[in-house]
Amino acid sequence: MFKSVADRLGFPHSTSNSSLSSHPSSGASSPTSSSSGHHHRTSIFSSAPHVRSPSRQQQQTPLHGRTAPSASAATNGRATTPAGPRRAAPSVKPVLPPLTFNNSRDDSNSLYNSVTSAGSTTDEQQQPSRAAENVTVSVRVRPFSVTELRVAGGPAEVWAVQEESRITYADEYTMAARRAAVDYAYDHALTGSDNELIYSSSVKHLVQSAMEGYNGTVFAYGQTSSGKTYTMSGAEKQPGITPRAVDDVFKYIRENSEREFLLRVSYLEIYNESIRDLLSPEAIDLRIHEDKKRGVYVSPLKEEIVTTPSQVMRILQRGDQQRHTSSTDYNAHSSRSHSIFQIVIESRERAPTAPLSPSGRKFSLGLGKSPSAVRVSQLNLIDLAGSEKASSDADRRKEGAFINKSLLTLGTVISKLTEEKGAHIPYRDSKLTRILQSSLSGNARVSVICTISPSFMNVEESHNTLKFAARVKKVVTKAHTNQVMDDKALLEKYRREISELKAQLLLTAAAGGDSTGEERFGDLDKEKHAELSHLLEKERLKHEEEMVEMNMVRNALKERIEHLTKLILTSQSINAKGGTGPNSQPAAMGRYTVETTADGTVLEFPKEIESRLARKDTIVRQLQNELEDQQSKVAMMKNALQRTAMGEVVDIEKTLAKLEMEPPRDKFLIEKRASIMNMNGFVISEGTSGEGGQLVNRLASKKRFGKDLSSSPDALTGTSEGPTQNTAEDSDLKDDDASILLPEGESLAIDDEDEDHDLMDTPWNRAELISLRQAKRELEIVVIEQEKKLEDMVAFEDSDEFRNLVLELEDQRERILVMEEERETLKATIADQRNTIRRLELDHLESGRTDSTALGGMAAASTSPSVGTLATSPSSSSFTAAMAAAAASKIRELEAMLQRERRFRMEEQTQSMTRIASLEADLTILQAERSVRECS
Ligand SMILES: Nc1ncnc2c1ncn2[C@@H]1O[C@H](COP(=O)(O)OP(=O)(O)OP(=O)(O)O)[C@@H](O)[C@H]1O
Repeated sequence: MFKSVADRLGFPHSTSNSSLSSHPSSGASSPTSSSSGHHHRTSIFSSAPHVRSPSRQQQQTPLHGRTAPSASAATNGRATTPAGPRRAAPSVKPVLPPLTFNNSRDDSNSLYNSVTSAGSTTDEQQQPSRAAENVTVSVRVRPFSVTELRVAGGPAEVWAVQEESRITYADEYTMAARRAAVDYAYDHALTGSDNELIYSSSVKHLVQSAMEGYNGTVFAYGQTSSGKTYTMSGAEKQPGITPRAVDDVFKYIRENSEREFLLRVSYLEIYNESIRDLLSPEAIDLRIHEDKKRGVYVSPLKEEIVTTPSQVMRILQRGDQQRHTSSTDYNAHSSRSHSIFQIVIESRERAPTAPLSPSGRKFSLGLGKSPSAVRVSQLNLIDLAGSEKASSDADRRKEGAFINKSLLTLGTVISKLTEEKGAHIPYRDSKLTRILQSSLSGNARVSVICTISPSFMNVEESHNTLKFAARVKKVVTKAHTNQVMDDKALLEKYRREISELKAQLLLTAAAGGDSTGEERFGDLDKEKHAELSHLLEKERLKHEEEMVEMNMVRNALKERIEHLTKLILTSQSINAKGGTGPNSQPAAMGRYTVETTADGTVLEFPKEIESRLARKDTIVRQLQNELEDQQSKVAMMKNALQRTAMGEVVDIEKTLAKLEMEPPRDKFLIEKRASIMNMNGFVISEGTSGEGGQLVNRLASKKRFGKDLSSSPDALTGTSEGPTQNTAEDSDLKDDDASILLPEGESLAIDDEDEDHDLMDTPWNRAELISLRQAKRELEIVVIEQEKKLEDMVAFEDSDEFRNLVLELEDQRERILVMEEERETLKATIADQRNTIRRLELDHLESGRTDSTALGGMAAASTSPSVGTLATSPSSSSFTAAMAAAAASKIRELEAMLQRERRFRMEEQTQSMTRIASLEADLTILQAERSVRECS
């Protein structure tokens, strides 16, 4: 029955209504080529017994490449293949030798080619195949790099692109370098940075035919730094071939409503001759296998089923992050490995509308129209590592040796493929050629983009690349669609499973409708009836339980059907998902991975993946809860601290106690809190329990450094502009207040960026750590300033200025001593004078009494006893009065002198005391600083 399948399939590339413009196929099938039958001789399938001439549809396929009818075109069956290198003779193209393909056709190289699960075969001969065609070769000359522009003698162009298909030396260069002219012709030759141009000219047609069931391989080849990765991956504003191909794949599905698709992607690299799965980096040194059905394949290789372009792009990014790249002498981001991104496309004609189930729902039991075969094709997008000269770095040199060796093998394989029949093709000499074996040996359409530098510095390497490009151009392939009918095609497997599940679902629905009617017991007598009613009740309960179970099964079946259906893409499902743009949303179904085992069986991991995802979800939920928990506690504490900082009386003690009650996982939080408080100048008085346990807003750091890190609430959130100044009130704080200090190692957590990683798990922690680091930095600045001052003072101590000061101080001290002696002497003199005066007064009184007795008691008339006394004795009074006046004036004079002397001494003493006080203060400071220095 499957004989008719291929017929029914027809020739899809010609019937497609895709918007992907079917690119003119290089040398594909001009009427001349098809009729000549020459491809029998040149193609790898030349030995195959039943190779048919290209079909009518193929004959209608437009030609690919530039049409330049030539002798070679006529001979080798391709109308368009431009020649390889042509030496300075643009007008006379050398006749290409007939393209002989030596590797006789080997079924083992074709993928999924002939087996059906029903045991029927869909013979390859019955499958549509393209006419033999040459590899599409494009050469891209990139713009000058900054380094190349700077080089002396630059930037004269070496290469000139002629008619968008030929590369010659630029005239200037030919003259300057006195080189013989060269002229290479390819399918396309381009310059500039426009990736759309290279994609639409060289790759778009391959993507289209991959969607139609033909394998396609695109690779970028060229010297290091010539622009391979730029061409394949692109830049932000210039998406490369890979993203453009991905977009077109989905666009094709959207626009082709008559088929359904299943896409899976894999990404691997060959690094130092070892194969690594970039989507499962722990899997290294993957093996290459080969079997008749699958051809050459890598195993175990993870393949992810994809449903949107953005999902594919994320996978690509994930893989790119794993890829080996390094900075080399020639390229800051040099790819050190060959990478192969593969999209496997399964497609099948869509099933006819399913019949309706009894419930009115559509279902398909697979009993309707026979399912058509599934076409399976691969699209390989390959970014090769670049050939390079010796590198200065040993590791890069080793990588370079592997790269150069594998590229050399690629060159040899290509050469042998175009040599005479029967030659041994050394595919196995490198992993790269072994993996490319299926494509290069025939069953793929191949497009090679060779990239070259425009600079004279790389002229030899560029020349080698151009020669390689010319050789590749001669390789002929003949792709055919690959069809499978068994479970090797996931599409078939899933469709079959969906049908079975739907059938099961239908059965469960039917079973659910069963009734356990009482009427069955209608004829029985009453006793029996009661007994049976009881049994019936039990039965009913059992039935209800079964119904619940059944419903669960039904739900599980529905979910699985829904899930599998989502994996199968149709134009409707893609449109429903919101298009194929970069922002289109992936189906909410997580990753769905399959893996090909060594024997070629495709293994699924949905259950494992789902349970892993479920486990992850649980962990994520737990972590989220914990995080919310911690955040709310931290917020509570922060709030309390801020309120305290703003002077409010808050019962922090209770808050702390509440937090302390928490399980040990909150130890971190508590420690953190202590550290925050400490860093911000908060301390808790010793004995945190009872009344003694009041949290005091202590500005300890301020006391030491004159800064207040906590007074601003922002200090806690890391938004503080800086510390504020002390208030007078704060200065009353006592040094001897006990404090809870930073827990051991806490400072490490703030210092050590590595240790911070696990603390950085919440936005708040991050902000908090930033604020703590900021505070710490400020403290460090203060300490540095203090140390600087200390150093200055130590230097000052050793200076002459300091020594003079000390001498002056000693001088002052001596002078003070002298002055004190003088003062004492003066005091003694004054005391003597006073005594003398008192004696004189006594004498005077004595003499006055004697005179008055002698004069007969003359009455004193004066107010002053002495004067009065003197006045009453006019005979002797003149002498006595003169004596008294002299004594009095002498006394007054002495007293005035004493006053003056006292004032003068007082002033001098005050000055000296001030000076001494200042010098003593200086000295005390210096001594204190010296002792601090000695201690430290
Ligand atoms: N056509 C181009 N237009 C603009 N810039 C380009 C072009 N081709 C390459 N470049 C720039 O040149 C540099 C080297 O390119 P790229 O990394 O693609 O080289 P490569 O051939 O992949 O090198 P390697 O083999 O070392 O990986 C990059 O900075 C890239 O952006």
